[in-house]
Amino acid sequence: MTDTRTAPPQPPCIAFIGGGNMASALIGGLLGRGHPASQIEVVEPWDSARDALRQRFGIDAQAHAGAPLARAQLVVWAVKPQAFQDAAQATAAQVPQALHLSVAAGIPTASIARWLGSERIVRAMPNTPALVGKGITGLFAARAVDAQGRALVERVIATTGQLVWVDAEEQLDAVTALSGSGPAYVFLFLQAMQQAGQDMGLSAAQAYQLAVATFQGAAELAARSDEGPEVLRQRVTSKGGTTHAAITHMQQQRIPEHFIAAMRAAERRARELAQEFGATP
Ligand SMILES: NC(=O)C1=CN([C@@H]2O[C@H](COP(=O)(O)OP(=O)(O)OC[C@H]3O[C@@H](n4cnc5c(N)ncnc54)[C@H](O)[C@@H]3O)[C@@H](O)[C@H]2O)C=CC1
Ligand SMILES: O=C(O)[C@@H]1CCC=N1
Repeated sequence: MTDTRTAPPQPPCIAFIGGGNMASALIGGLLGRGHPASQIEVVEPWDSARDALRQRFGIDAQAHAGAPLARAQLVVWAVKPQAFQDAAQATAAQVPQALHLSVAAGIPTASIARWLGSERIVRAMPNTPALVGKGITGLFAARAVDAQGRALVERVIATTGQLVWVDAEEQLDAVTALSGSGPAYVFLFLQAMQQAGQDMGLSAAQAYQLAVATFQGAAELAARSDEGPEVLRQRVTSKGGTTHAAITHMQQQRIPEHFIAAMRAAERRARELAQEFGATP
């Protein structure tokens, strides 16, 4: 009797250029969803970073871009913006057929296309909660990317949390200022809340646990609620009570306005990065 069964299709080979934080978050997510380590290639020049990838994921990263990259269907660019152009020039010849996914802040698709000689580019702005599968990523696809290409990107990014497509590339600067940098704003608030808790007589550990759980709980409540943040805030705020005292102080100090201005500074910086590291030929 002949065996008519066909082997299941091999998952695509995904190459990572840069094996640091963001690459690790994505690799961890992929492996966690059953993507075989044999279908992942990594180029990472730092010995210590390569050792970390071997210990954590059992992946042998290469120090330089070489022939093994030719089998990659998707290349994930996870280098710092200032390293992108050099990395692209060292790699482009090995990956002429691949779809490209860049997580680098600020670097426009036009620059990436120039450096790689390909228009098949998706830009992503993830955030560090991707490390624990709770990230959110903004995505923008250049015109040359078809539905199949988008689906492949979604499959990779979904291993790290939620995703949102934007229609205009400039909107990625807003995503960067909001959710890309956003975890740092939350950590700043956590520090301030912990400090205040200690000043009021709690231990550092107690204050930190209370602050972290408050962020987690409030975010979960907002995510599950049909009400907007204004109503949720009013529900905490008794007339003449403690929350009212705190919120009044924040409003008098114009903290919401300052916070918005800070985020606009992040957006401006994303645009500057494009000028500084993306504009060169
Ligand atoms: N950390 C964050 O919160 C976020 C970072 N990003 C973006 O992700 C990108 C990577 O950031 P991280 O992973 O945090 O940085 P990282 O510093 O942890 O990783 C970058 C890695 O690239 C390697 N590298 C440098 N030159 C290279 C080259 N020529 N070829 C191959 N690899 C090279 C470095 O050795 C390093 O291990 C950046 O462009 C950043 O803008 C995006 C969203 C959030
Ligand atoms: O600070 C940065 O430039 C990167 C982009 C978003 C988070 N980290």
